[in-house]
Amino acid sequence: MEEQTIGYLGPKGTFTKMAVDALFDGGNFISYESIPACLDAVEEGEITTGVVPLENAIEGSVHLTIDYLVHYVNQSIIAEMTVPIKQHLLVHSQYNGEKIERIYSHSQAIAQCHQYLHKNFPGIKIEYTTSTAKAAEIAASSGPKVAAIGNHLAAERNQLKILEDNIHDYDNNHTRFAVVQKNPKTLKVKDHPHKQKTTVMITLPQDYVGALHQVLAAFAWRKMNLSKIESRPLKTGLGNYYFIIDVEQAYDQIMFPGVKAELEALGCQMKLLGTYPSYQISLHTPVKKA
Ligand SMILES: O=C(O)C(=O)C[C@]1(C(=O)O)C=C[C@@H](O)C=C1
Repeated sequence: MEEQTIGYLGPKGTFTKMAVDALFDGGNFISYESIPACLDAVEEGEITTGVVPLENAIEGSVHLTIDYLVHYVNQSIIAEMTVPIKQHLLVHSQYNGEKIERIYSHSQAIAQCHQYLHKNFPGIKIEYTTSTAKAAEIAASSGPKVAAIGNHLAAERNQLKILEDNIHDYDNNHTRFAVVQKNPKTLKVKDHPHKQKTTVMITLPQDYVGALHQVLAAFAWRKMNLSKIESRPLKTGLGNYYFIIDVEQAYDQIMFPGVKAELEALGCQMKLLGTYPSYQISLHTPVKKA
């Protein structure tokens, strides 16, 4: 088997890289500075595989990923992994009780710690970065009055201290990551899948009474369990949406074509975004507080 080349939302020290290290059994890993840059690299054949965040238990979908997969590239989700997320407040190694004036992090991480920030740093200046690891790099080069929100790996890589650990607002914080490819190839992974899933995108012809009900009924009477449904703007005008539906089973030749035909008879379109194994990763995250 040729060596797998895996692109991920970097730099090293992101949660995405932690997820990649936990799942893949070797390979050539390439860091990208943003989700679109990683997905573009897959599209252009620079790498075979991309790994990007898809959904968080506290903040919900990573819309940039979903919209990019739907509107800008033609790729399939070929695996997903769910990873525990522990956010820490990271400060400079020289920190000695100074008043923190600015906090950097990725928008998903800031949102996961919203209450914590509101209570402990009311009115603080928040700066958004392309990743939590990028925020850690900035904190390391900025001095003791600047903090970052990120993980223990980013702290270690940038010689930051963990001033406060587990600052996310709710326990059981997890993020789902999508593994995507343009031309599906086998992956070399360390783990066994927990279950199989399928993701489809559905568009309705126009807004009419009971349209969504009819779509859901096509799955329900076939006893196909859905684990997620989300509407996103089609970007063609207010009130126009598409739906992303996750089904808790692998694609099969009977049920899914049946659903598709039923939906098409109603004037809807169904597009397969991927049918894939779902991995649940448990990361060992040792925390050394300052
Ligand atoms: O910034 C990172 O470390 C990422 O890997 C991105 C990301 C995300 O976009 O959801 C991944 C996991 C966490 O939910 C926070 C940030």
